[in-house]
Amino acid sequence: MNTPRARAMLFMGRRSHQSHAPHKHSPPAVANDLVISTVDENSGIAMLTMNRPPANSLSLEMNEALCYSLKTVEANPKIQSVILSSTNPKIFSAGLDITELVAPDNDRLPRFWNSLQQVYIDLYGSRLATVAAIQGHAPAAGCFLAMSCDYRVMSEGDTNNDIKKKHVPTIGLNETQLGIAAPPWMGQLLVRTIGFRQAELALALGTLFPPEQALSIGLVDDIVPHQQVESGDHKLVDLLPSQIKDQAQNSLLQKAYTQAQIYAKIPPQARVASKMVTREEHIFRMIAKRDEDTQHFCGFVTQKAVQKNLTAYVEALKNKSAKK
Ligand SMILES: CCCCCCCCCCCC/C=C/CC(=O)SCCNC(=O)CCNC(=O)[C@H](O)C(C)(C)COP(=O)(O)OP(=O)(O)OC[C@H]1O[C@@H](n2cnc3c(N)ncnc32)[C@H](O)[C@@H]1OP(=O)(O)O
Repeated sequence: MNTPRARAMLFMGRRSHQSHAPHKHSPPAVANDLVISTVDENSGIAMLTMNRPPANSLSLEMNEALCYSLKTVEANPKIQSVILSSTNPKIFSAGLDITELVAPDNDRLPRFWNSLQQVYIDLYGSRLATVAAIQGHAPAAGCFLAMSCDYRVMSEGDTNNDIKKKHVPTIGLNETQLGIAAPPWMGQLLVRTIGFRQAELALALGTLFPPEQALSIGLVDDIVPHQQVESGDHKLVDLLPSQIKDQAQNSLLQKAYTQAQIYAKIPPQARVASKMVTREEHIFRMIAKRDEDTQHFCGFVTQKAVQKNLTAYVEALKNKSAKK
């Protein structure tokens, strides 16, 4: 598997591990709704906007839509950078769709986990420069999505004095707070992003970091104030569908776009080769343990005690939302 050809295929955007491929070349039926794809060949920049209300949680279909949309953009040789964003101004992604885990179907559960593994392989190993524009909360697998990108910009949130309007997003791998552990490849991604000691602390405590703290430990690369700008000063805005055009005129997407431009100007071969230096070993290590990882996940989730906890957790989420 870890041959020069396999490595090249991985980073040239072709799947090198076909047996787990969740989809072939036809689009998942709802891909266009779940992930809105905007492509600007003139600038070489595309945007993938997650659009799965209410929380952009990652279901099997959402994972497949993310992989499909990314692969489609990657196949366009004129595109060098992609921005990953959300239609929800308060939630980047709430992580795994917990309902996938409750009373799961025996056939669907391993496919669901494989689809998440594939998101990691495709996004972390993308030939494109990837910029996460994190406007809202990014807990657990939401943080994982952001960490799989090359660069993370986060909104400071709305620090309005009016408590009702106040919204400060957080990011982190908070799994232990839910009584579970992040899978090793996800935990290792945190180690690689913020360093051993900070990750050891954050993983054990399940810390969710507000923007300034996330910046100070290197979990995000930049933070921007929550504010509208007069108008989008980039062509991508003109191409965006109406439901996300307003969001494109905020300072977060402006910053993400500027960073995407910086990446797009680097000679692609050199940029991709340097990305391989830091990422390929991690990806191949995960692929080698992929089946074991799936078995562990399915075995864990289907335990009676875990099912009981999961059911209670989903109920609590729904009750919280109903009380608003
Ligand atoms: C005790 C749990 C045990 C779990 C065992 C699992 C075993 C697996 C083992 C290995 C797997 C390890 C990997 C895990 C990675 C993960 O990603 S786990 C998922 C963790 N994510 C969360 O727990 C996030 C939960 N959500 C929130 O904290 C909040 O929703 C938010 C901070 C993201 C946003 O808050 P707010 O703006 O106040 O919105 P809400 O009113 O809370 O939610 C709105 C709406 O969205 C639904 N929702 C939220 N999150 C999820 C989700 N992860 N999955 C599915 N649905 C979600 C929520 O129910 C509301 O829906 P309704 O309005 O009721 O329809």
